Amino acid sequence: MTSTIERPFRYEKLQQSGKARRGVFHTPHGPVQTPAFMPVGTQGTVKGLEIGLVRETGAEMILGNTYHLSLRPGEQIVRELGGLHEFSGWKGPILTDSGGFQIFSLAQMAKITEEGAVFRSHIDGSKISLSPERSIEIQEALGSDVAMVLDHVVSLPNEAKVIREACDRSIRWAARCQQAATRADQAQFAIVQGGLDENLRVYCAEELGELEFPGYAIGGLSVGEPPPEMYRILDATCPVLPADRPRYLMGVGRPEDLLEGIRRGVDLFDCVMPTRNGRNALAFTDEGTLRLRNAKYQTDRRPISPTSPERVRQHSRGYIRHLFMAKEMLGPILLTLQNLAYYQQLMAGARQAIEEDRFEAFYEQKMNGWRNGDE
Ligand SMILES: Cc1cccc2c(=O)nc(N)[nH]c12
Repeated sequence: MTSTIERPFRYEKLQQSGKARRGVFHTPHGPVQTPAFMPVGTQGTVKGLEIGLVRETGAEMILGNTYHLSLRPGEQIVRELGGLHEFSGWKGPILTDSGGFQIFSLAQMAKITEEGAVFRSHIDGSKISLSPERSIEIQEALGSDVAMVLDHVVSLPNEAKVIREACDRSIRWAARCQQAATRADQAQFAIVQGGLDENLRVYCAEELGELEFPGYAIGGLSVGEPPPEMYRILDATCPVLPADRPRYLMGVGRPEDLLEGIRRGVDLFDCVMPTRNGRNALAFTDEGTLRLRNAKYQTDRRPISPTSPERVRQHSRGYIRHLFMAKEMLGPILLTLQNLAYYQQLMAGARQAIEEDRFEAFYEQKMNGWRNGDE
């Protein structure tokens, strides 16, 4: 058995139920039980929650972001403050995205060349350039455990030629990221692109597989395509990815998308949905979503759900509705807690169902609850 020093990153598959995998992803900051959901902590904080509360929801790994943290406060300041773990207080594994998605979604007037991307900061309009090498330099200064390679994300739908060129560039950039690595305690995950073209996705996954990354992400989805299209791409891509490496579906998704992803062999997920919707008065439960500003909850004395975390379950729906109507800070905090805990409970249930080889039954039970629940 090789020590964790020689192989600080290792994915161990424990059980399978159909294509659903139960595993453990070992990192220098501890193991991650998979399938796992990673809360998004873009600017070094999961919005609205003190970091101990994030841990209390059951999360084992969180996200940070290269684009945001390099613009503010700057990766050298984060490094001088001890790196992202000490900076944020999160002691477990941290994954940082490379900035590839933010160039496409946030930056202004981005120009992409083979060298990298040049764009204007969305904060102060200053000119920024981000190359594969620069992205890795930032992520190594941040000190995350997993660094995503810089990829060229294009909007969908798009011309086949544009998608193909961005996919080929992403493969070349992934190799450049690998060459730029200097830290043995940071793993890089490659990102499969290729739009909604199954053949291009398979080609991209095979090319990146040749480069032997410690983990593989499926990117370029959850960018507006219909869910069945995303599932079709997963059906084509997952089987081609190395079976002994973690598979991470970026930016996904709703609770049903997580189960559909797990059914197809995905191990890791991240999404702003539970936190962003929590701040906007939407609660995820086994009976579907509750929009707490709805007048029907005004005198509803029930908790959000019987399985809500105690800090949330102690309050009525009517009280939480009041908090949102009064624009009190506690409203977004309570529903962020509710939604992150719900996503973690869903992952824990999925892990147990895979262990007991009954994932399909678990999937059907959850889908029925969400379909038939009282909104
Ligand atoms: C955060 C995110 C969501 C969704 C897709 C992507 C992607 O394709 N590439 C990167 N680097 N990040 C993504």
